[in-house]
Amino acid sequence: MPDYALELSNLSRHFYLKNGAFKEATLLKAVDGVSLRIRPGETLGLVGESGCGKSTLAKMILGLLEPTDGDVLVNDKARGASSRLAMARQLQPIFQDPYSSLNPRKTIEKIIRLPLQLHKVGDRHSQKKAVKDISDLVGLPERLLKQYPGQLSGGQRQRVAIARALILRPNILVCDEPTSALDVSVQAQILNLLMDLKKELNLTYLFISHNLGVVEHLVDRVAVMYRGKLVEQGTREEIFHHAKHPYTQALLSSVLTPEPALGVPEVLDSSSWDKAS
Ligand SMILES: Nc1ncnc2c1ncn2[C@@H]1O[C@H](COP(=O)(O)OP(=O)(O)OP(=O)(O)O)[C@@H](O)[C@H]1O
Repeated sequence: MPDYALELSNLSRHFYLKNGAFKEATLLKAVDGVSLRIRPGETLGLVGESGCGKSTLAKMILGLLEPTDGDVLVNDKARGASSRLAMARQLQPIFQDPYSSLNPRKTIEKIIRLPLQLHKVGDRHSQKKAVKDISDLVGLPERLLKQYPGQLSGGQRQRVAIARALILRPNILVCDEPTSALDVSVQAQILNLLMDLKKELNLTYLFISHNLGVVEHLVDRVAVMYRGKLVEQGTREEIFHHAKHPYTQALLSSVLTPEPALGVPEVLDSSSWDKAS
C-alpha cells in the first residue's frame, strides 16, 4: 500500500493572457504552488469559487495539462514515470457533463468496454463479462447496454461515465463537479452511489466542488482554494466548524444562507430512491 494515493508538490500552472496587439501580456497564476496529499481510501474535497483554479489543478493531475512547475505523484510514483496503461489503471476522471463525454454514436456497452479494448485487456468474452459486472455495480440495468447515450437520462449517463471510469479498476477517482449538471433529485443518487462504490472498492477520491453543502456530507478532509492558492486545509470538522482563514469563513457563511442556485441536494438518504435513475 502506498503512503499517499496522490501527492502534489508545489504545483503551478500559469497562463499568459494577451490583452490586444500592442499591450503586454499579463500573467495569470491559475494554480500557484499547491501542495497536498491524499492517503489511500481518503476522500479530499477541493472547494473554492468559480475561477479559483480547481479544474486546472484536476487537469494537471490527470495529465491533460502540463504544469508550469511542481510535481504530481500517483501512488508514490511520479506520474510521468508510468505508462499510459499503468496510469489509467490507477487514476480516472469523472467530469461534470456526462453527455458531452459519451460518444453519441456508440452503444453504452461499447462505451464502457472501450478502455479494455484500447489497452488490450482480456479477450472479447472477458471484456463483455467485465462490462456486465461493472454495470451491475453502478446500478445500470442490462437492457440499457444496447442503447445510445441520447436515450438515457442524465443520471443514467453519469452511471455510464462512472462504469467506464471503473472498468480498469483504478484506485483513485478525480471527480470534477460530478453532479453539477444533474437535477437536484438525481444528484443525491449519484453521490450515494459514489460513496457506496468507495466502500466497496476501497477507492480514493479527490472530490472537486463549488458546493460546500455536498462536500460536507462526503469528505474526510477539505482543501480550500482561492485565486490559485490553497488557503486552508483540514479535517471536515476543522474546516466546517473551526475555520481559521477569513476566505473559508466567508465561503461557509454564504452556504449558511444558500441561494436557490446552489441547489444543495438532500444527500445520503438512500432509502427513497431506485438505483437506476
Ligand atoms: N487554457 C487557459 N488559458 C487561459 N486561461 C485559462 C485557461 N484555463 C483556465 N484559465 C483561467 O484560469 C483560471 C482558473 O480556471 P479553472 O477553470 O481552473 O477554475 P475553476 O475553479 O475550475 O472554475 P469553475 O468552477 O468555474 O470551472 C480562470 O481565471 C480561467 O479563466
